[in-house]
Amino acid sequence: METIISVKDLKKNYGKFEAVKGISFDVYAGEIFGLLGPNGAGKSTTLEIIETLRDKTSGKIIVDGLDLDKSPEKIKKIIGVQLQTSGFYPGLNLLELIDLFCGLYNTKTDSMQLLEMVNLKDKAKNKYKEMSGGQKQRFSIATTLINHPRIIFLDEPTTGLDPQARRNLWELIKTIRDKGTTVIITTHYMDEAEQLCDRVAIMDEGKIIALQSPDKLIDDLVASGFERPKVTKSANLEDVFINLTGKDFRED
Ligand SMILES: Nc1ncnc2c1ncn2[C@@H]1O[C@H](COP(=O)(O)OP(=O)(O)OP(=O)(O)O)[C@@H](O)[C@H]1O
Repeated sequence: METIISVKDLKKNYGKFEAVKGISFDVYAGEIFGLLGPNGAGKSTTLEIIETLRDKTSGKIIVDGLDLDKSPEKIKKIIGVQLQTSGFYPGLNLLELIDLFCGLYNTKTDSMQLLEMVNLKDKAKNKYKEMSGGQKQRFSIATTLINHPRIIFLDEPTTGLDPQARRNLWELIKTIRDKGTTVIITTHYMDEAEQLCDRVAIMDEGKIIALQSPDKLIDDLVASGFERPKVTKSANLEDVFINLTGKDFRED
């Protein structure tokens, strides 16, 4: 297993407050790695440090063999970071926005192929503000791929989407992983982490308290004698919703 990100004893203080308290973990090349935890656990702080967007207090970080202290500019070139959807010019169409990003990254891309991957080819000439929430999210994920990165960072990519749009996005993220890009994702949805992530790190109060595959974490909990309160129904309301409105891709 090739390690593509190595974090050792990372600490981040905001004044006297210790937001990240000496965490260590490795991310493997080609996996979807989830960072989970309650609000304020230190997830965004950790990601922003790895993304070279925030200074650390101490610790060592290597990204694809590059030392963050020595080569932040080189690291920027091999990563893709998802912008919040509010960060796009609303009046430009999707092709114009992709051109703009290509200019920023000083690179070229096949815009239509990129839009096809995220199922937005039909919307190429539509303005950004004319997209639905799910379409905006898909487009913002597409923009992380413009500089052909080795690693992409997605911060709560499915927040606010309906169940079908979320499932579409999961498929998209798996496709990106299957094409060889490493994906780091934060989410508050445990079903999403279970479906999507090869491994998850659970953070709480600035520390990593568990790091494993979702399957292994669940098996360990069951082995410890944990029992869920009795399940009385073998489907839930989301199953009803998906069953009624269809599982297939549709315009979200
Ligand atoms: N610029 C800052 N100055 C001071 N404190 C900060 C700053 N940014 C974050 N913090 C604090 O650091 C802690 C960790 O914040 P962080 O945003 O990393 O958490 P998070 O796990 O991403 O939370 P969420 O799930 O809410 O996004 C919080 O207590 C937060 O208030």
